[in-house]
Amino acid sequence: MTDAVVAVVMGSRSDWETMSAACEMLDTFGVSYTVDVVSAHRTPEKLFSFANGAKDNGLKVIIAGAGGAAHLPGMIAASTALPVLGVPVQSKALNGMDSLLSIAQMPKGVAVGTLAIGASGAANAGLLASQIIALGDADVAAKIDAFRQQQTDTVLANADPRLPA
Ligand SMILES: Nc1c(C(=O)O)ncn1[C@@H]1O[C@H](COP(=O)(O)O)[C@@H](O)[C@H]1O
Repeated sequence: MTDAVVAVVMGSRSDWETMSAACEMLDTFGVSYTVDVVSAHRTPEKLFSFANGAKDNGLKVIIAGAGGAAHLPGMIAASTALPVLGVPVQSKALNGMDSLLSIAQMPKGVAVGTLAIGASGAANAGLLASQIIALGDADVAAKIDAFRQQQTDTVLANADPRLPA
């Protein structure tokens, strides 16, 4: 059992450059999380023990990032009823289209919420996970409201692109 309510997992250490954007977003909203490398392909037993125990360990949302033949998010979703947010990491060979399609095209009956390819998808996974946590956490909800308001204010205050922002 940990205090963390979100797990951020990824198929390889090489995904950290992308997946750190999810952690930055969780930090922004004060959401507690764990970080780990877990691979359906390379560490299948670790994957099943992580996913099978996730709910009992106090987790509420899992963010899973992987590139290429990205089976990690789907295999986690197959092993737990917790919501799984999948982040397609941008692969070198196919620019992340392989990651995107292998995460998004789940068969009916096992759901993965798929985000955009790369760091913006990872950041939005952190944001979406925080929004899910905010359903039962007023402090996180208030921080998300403030974030959105500040984002809107910044755009409105800098609406003339000819002027310096
Ligand atoms: N897609 C998966 C899985 C999986 O889905 O189980 N395990 C590792 N990988 C991915 O392989 C890519 C290359 O990994 P390396 O850089 O370690 O060779 C990474 O983007 C990782 O997510």
